[in-house]
Amino acid sequence: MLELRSCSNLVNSSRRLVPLVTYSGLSAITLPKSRFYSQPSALEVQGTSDSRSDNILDELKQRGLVSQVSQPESFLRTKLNGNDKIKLYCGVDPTAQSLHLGNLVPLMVLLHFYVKGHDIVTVIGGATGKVGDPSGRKTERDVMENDIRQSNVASISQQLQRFFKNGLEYYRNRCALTEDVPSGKYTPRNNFNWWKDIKMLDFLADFGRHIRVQSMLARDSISSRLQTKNGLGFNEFTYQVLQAYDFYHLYKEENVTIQVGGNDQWGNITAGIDLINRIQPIKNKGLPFGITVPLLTTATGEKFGKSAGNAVFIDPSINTAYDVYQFFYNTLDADVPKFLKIFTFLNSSEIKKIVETHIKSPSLRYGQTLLAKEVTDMLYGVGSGSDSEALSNIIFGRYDGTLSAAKLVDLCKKARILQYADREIDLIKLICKLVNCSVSEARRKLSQGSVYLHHSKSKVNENISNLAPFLIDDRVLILRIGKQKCFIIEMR
Ligand SMILES: Nc1ncnc2c1ncn2[C@@H]1O[C@H](COP(=O)(O)OP(=O)(O)OP(=O)(O)O)[C@@H](O)[C@H]1O
Ligand SMILES: N[C@@H](Cc1ccc(O)cc1)C(=O)O
Repeated sequence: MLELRSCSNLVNSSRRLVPLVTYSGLSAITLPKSRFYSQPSALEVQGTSDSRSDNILDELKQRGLVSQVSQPESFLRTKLNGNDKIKLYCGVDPTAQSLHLGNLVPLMVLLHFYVKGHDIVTVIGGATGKVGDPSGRKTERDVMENDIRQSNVASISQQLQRFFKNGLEYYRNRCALTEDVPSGKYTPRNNFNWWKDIKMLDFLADFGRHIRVQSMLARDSISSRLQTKNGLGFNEFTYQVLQAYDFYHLYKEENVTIQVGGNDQWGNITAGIDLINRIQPIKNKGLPFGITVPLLTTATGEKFGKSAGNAVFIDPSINTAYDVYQFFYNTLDADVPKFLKIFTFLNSSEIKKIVETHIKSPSLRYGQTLLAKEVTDMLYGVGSGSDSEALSNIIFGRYDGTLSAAKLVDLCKKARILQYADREIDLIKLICKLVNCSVSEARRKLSQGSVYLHHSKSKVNENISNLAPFLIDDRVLILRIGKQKCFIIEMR
């Protein structure tokens, strides 16, 4: 069954089971009742460069993907304007089974560099995940069992790989006609691999004096927690040292010169820059830089992520392409231009045209449809966007009858919503089975006129023992109960 307003997926995040997708209440962008449209300003839609060879930093800024850049920015610009390949990294801690849409914001920055030929590194925090980043948190994290963390490391590593593979394919598909630039190299790393060999005494002797306690205490993540009753543990206090050393290590060993992260990572990123700058012998590699992205927040201003329990996870075993399509399809009108810039590779004139068409008739959801299709293609592979659109059209009653039963079965299987029933079943028994209700309840639904069959939405008021005339290609039945429920059933 596809309960249009309910939430079904759960994930184990730090040993808590939290709901993943509630189409009705997941965030500000999914509440149809409070939808409104504010016309985007000219600035909002100008943005993204058409030529793609323009300064990448400006393009990222125009897309709303830059919050802070470490100084001196003019040096960073010179570096980016040169012909040399640049190597950048972004880290993720394995605090859940899956990446979520908030994590994708800094990863989109990496993807922009990657498709333009720069090298990128991702760090999964096999070591840092044991300690717990206090950034942006009001309270200490729950302890995570080793085996859960290791399993999270494995699944997030796969998701990262998939993100860059699908992202590159999506970019090439979208831009193949206009340019043919080879991508950079993608290197996945796990910081446990260098931390496991570091001895505490050696670390303190070699690096201790380069890490200044005043600066550590001044960082927001620490100072804000010191003002709370419980303060924070030494583990959380030292977290910034671990991330600082990661940057130093990658700078020294792999020539990584830019770290990217969400704005809550500013303190940790600058801790790394400070450490590298204090260690003289490697300065010949050029200055290290940091770029942060704005945090994607809900309408109430909460960071969209695991800690707030409102994350939309992108692991296909948790959310299907159709789930993610549906999430973006429910974007608030006012967020459409913003999300098109952040989460797609559409250029400024394409976005401008989409928005202009959209505002003529917002209720048609033209902007949301394109946004949902693009993002789904990027995350789940080219083609999954149109497949999800086709399925959404069926479920929301816009099906024109052109899809074969075989294609319908395939789409519904991928979306994990296909139901099965015996061909001999009568309608009342089928309703009881699908909505888990009594015979009298099923009869009531029929007599109230809330049951519809077939894509032509034929209303039925009484039991039907032979459902064959309503089947598509003598195989698939579409059954609706009221406005909220739609079932697609393969009759066997
Ligand atoms: N809502 C968001 N908007 C932009 N960036 C985000 C968002 N959520 C996370 N990030 C960024 O993604 C990267 C990885 O974050 P992390 O793995 O800690 O996820 P998280 O959701 O922030 O986790 P937690 O809530 O447990 O702190 C960091 O750079 C972080 O700043
Ligand atoms: N501290 C980052 C994850 C991270 C881990 C290691 C790094 O080297 C960089 C970033 C976060 O919690 O979001």
